Amino acid sequence: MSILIKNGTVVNEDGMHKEDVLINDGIIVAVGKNLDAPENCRVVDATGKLVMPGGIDPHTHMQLPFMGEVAVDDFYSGTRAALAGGTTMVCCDYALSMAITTWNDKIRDEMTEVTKPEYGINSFKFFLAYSGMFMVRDEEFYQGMMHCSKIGALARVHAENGSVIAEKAKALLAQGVTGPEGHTQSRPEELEAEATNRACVMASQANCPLYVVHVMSKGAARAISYHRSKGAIIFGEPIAAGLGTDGHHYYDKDWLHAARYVMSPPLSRDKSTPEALMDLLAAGELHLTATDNCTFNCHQKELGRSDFTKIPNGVNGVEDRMAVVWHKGVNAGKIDPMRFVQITSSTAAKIFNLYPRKGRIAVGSDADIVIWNPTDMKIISKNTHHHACDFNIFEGMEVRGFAETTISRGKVVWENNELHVEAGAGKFIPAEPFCPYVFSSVPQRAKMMAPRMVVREHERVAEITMNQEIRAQNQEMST
Ligand SMILES: NC(=O)NCCC(=O)O
Ligand SMILES: [Zn+2]
Ligand SMILES: [Zn+2]
Repeated sequence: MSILIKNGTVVNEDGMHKEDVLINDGIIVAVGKNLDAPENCRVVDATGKLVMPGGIDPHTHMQLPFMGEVAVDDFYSGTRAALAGGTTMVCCDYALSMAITTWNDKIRDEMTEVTKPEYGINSFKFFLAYSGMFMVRDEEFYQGMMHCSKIGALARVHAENGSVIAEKAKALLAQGVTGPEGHTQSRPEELEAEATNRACVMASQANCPLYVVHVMSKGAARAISYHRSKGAIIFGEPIAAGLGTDGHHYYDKDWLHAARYVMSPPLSRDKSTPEALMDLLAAGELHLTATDNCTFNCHQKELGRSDFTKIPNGVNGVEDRMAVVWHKGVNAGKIDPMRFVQITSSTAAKIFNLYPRKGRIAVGSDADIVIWNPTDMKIISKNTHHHACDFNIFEGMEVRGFAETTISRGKVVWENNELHVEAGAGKFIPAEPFCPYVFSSVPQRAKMMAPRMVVREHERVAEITMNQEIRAQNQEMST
């Protein structure tokens, strides 16, 4: 099946031009001016629209078993939602990242095993939060990153100080603060900044590239920026929730309203943070966007009615990320469409070693394309979204710009506000280790970090004496 997208503006991370795009059998076969439609080719008119690489959301949790519940967006509903929002990979096509929640020799060997081509995993995630669940100790994290560096895998980190959070949560409950406001009070922003700084220091010492997921505060972003300025290989990922809204919701009088926003790290209580995170994305101090999509329904959130530590953590985002980032970034005049492509698609493809197969409109790339309407408005709502979840944290947000048509590996899967998808059509895309975009300076850094030994006088004397004795013995043996 071939498709010709005509009259649009093709946007890549490094340029935008009025060009047509011809697709055949799931692959882009031509990009150029005034392309002719082959026989039996469907022509899609993109006049006034932008033709961009489909979004890549590198951080989602579909049907995650977590805090005694299972996230309600499964791989089917979650990827439907993604496609309706212009995201073509998480997901729809998907790659996997593996969480390391404890540490021993067996896990180290299994990490080596799953980076082989037949498993295709090239990143591992460590949690410095969720004490008693997923949290690893510093020495486990450090050893894990040493191993990541050896096998060419990217380390990812959820950076919050889990031990202090656990103590603060206990104290708040004892003082009678049981509602969702306790969630944010138990997790002050400096606990995210501290853990982010610690993670960056340890990654640098382990000579391991590090990807910090869900950067939610200015302090965490500053830590990343500081360590990058010192040459560490660090990537920072703000998410749609943190760019699109803030933590005032936790103090809402309506318990359920407040509980819907419970996620970790919490949304920032500083109202200027969403804009600041977008500014840092614009400046290149933060590098790409994701969502951490991990949805729980209202009745699941209710499980924490009398104890905020039991509210399942997580919010939506995979459907609305592209529109929220466009609205808060491009419409606000902070980023241009090319930077938009970079932070929603191409950089993720590069970091996870999928570029230019994914994340680019070019001959030979997979035909994962979003045709973007940059002029019309849309109101985000649970009534029209495609999540399995019964609320939306962006409810009522008016955005200008949205995915009008989504093409996933050459198939039109979203148009005229309708999905045309088939369960199981998503393809696993194995990700190779030792990604050049991430690992190229690691060997030289290793040389610079190699241990240096000072041979001192008495050791030289001992060495000479030993060599003389060996020579004498050899002589004796040969006579
Ligand atoms: N972020 C969150 O609250 N839930 C998903 C699990 C995680 O990534 O921490
Ligand atoms: Zn997390
Ligand atoms: Zn997550």
